[in-house]
Amino acid sequence: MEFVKMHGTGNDFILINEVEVGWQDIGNIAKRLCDRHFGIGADGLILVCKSNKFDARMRIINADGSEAEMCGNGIRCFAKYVYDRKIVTKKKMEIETLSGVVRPEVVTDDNDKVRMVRVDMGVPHLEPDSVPVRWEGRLINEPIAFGDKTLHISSVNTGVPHTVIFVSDIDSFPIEVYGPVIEKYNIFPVGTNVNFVQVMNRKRLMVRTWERGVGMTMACGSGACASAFISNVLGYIEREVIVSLPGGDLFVEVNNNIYMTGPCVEVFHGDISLWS
Ligand SMILES: N[C@H](CCC[C@H](N)C(=O)O)C(=O)O
Repeated sequence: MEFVKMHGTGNDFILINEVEVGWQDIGNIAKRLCDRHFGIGADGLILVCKSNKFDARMRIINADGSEAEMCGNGIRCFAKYVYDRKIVTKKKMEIETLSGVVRPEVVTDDNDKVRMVRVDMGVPHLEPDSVPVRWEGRLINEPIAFGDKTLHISSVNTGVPHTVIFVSDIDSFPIEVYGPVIEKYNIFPVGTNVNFVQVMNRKRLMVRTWERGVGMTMACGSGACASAFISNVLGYIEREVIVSLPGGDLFVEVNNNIYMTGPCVEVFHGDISLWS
């Protein structure tokens, strides 16, 4: 049974066509496959599934075995996988996810292979499902004390729940200290991804993300969109911005919908028929 290893700006995934597998305990299998010492190693497992209503369905399981609603870098890899294999022949696709229908548009090279994907990420929910009523659903630059440090946090859902925190020097900020604390903070009953953002100028952000169910990643696509959206709401940036991540750059357009454009790379493939 074939698997394919792909990445979008360094956020890496194992992709498997679900038609071929009948796995019951997908969370445990994802943990084993994503383990960087005893498995293939990845930030997540993506299952390519049939859809009754749309072109295909994507499931994303984090490295800790938790299933997420959507994945920005993952849907670019998914779009490349299904287009290059002619599972979907349209360049503008409709992909079913747990967060709803997501619309990637593939950009191909001279050999009709996908190199870039522009994703319509939909309308961000400023009243994120994951923030309890007492915050009236809206969290923008709310000062919250975490130990001896007060951080101003904003919360938004761009397919999955995100928290955005602006810092003055992203390279020196202790992300590994505050990331895991905020990920599971009690006002986020389903947890949250945590984005630390430095505004470089009105057209460029630097973002580092501590991802829910994964930890530090080289990039988070939905996090880049959340960071750009909150930055625009607060007037820090224009509507079009380059989001620089450790794994590469993404181009984000903040209109009524959010659009994210970025690369996707197929690294290698293999056979996991030995897996039970
Ligand atoms: N870990 C995330 C899912 C993957 C999102 C990220 N990899 C992206 O590119 O959007 C969560 O549990 O919400």
